[in-house]
Amino acid sequence: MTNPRLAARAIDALRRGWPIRIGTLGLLPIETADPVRLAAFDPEEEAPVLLSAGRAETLKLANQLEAAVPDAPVLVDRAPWIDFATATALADPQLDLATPLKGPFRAITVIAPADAGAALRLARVAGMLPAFFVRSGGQGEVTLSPSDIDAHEDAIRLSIAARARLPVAHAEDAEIVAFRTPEGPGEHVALLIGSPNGAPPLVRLHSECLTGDALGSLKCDCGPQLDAALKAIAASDWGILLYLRQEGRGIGLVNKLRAYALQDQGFDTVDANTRLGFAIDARDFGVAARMLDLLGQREVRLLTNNPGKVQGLEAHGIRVAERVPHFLPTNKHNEQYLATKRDRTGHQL
Ligand SMILES: Nc1nc2c(ncn2[C@@H]2O[C@H](COP(=O)(O)OP(=O)(O)OP(=O)(O)O)[C@@H](O)[C@H]2O)c(=O)[nH]1
Ligand SMILES: [Zn+2]
Repeated sequence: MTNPRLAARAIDALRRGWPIRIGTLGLLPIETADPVRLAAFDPEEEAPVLLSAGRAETLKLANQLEAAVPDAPVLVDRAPWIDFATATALADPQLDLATPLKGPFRAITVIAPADAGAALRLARVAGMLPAFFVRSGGQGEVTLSPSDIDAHEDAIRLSIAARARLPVAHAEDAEIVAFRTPEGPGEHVALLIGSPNGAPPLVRLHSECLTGDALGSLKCDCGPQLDAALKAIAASDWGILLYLRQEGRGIGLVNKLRAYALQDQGFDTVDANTRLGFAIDARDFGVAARMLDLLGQREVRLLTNNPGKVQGLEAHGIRVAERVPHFLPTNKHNEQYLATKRDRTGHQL
């Protein structure tokens, strides 16, 4: 029996810096714990450090083990000089320039790799750095299994929570619909513009970008894209803008800002995500498909340059009758970002 509630409780524990237990592994999250909690969790000072493959690669640890599997979790032996501060530096690549890591660090065989991989997945879902102290048989606030985490991720129990008229600058007759899921705190929103006319609506999937949407960031194209999408939908007969709470391509605001800090050091948007231990794009477009479904729309014209969004919707049963390009002029701050999307993530720009 799997229980998605356990994953929800484990995410809460991780964000509070409490240890959890997955299968046979006790796990203390490095980002939110502190030296006192580490001493309570691991009085013998023996617990090794669990890292993502992306992070281990930067630390030149990924190839130390024979038959290293790409994306497999990596365990770092607990040498005597690995105190809490060193473990934090191991976990967080932002500190690499300020605190060059001395080492030597040694990768050891991962105990219970399936449980270890599940721990890294859960940290990512919690919007945290994927890094833990690990003890075999350790205690935790919550005990769960990898399949509880999968069940939590699979359950898109989305429902419409509220709807109201919302006049906006580009369309005075718009209607807003809010959606909720018990699985996540993010409340997704749809803005419906114009009246259904039997043809597929012009649809834009907009992923939340606090910096671009609210603060006018020039590092990306989100703000102008949002505005232009609303304008284009208002100019078409009818359409829908989905505002998805998938900040930072699904890694969360704090991790996106960590990626920005790495970009300040010269890494591009793809490498920054990978170095932090995240997927290049962690979004699940099944949520968007389910929202369209609840709005009674199974076929759309999609405003996007990203073929991944087309595939993401189609994989979840929404037909994309047409892809409508959505390109905005660049500025000197986002030129490189957009070039990276074109060259490395298959965007059709
Ligand atoms: N992780 C990360 N997320 C970023 C970065 N820059 C922007 N984002 C996020 O990327 C998302 C915006 O992507 P979209 O506008 O949907 O762009 P897209 O997937 O390239 O597709 P289209 O614009 O539809 O062509 C938002 O959630 C932003 O917060 C970055 O450097 N790193
Ligand atoms: Zn943005």
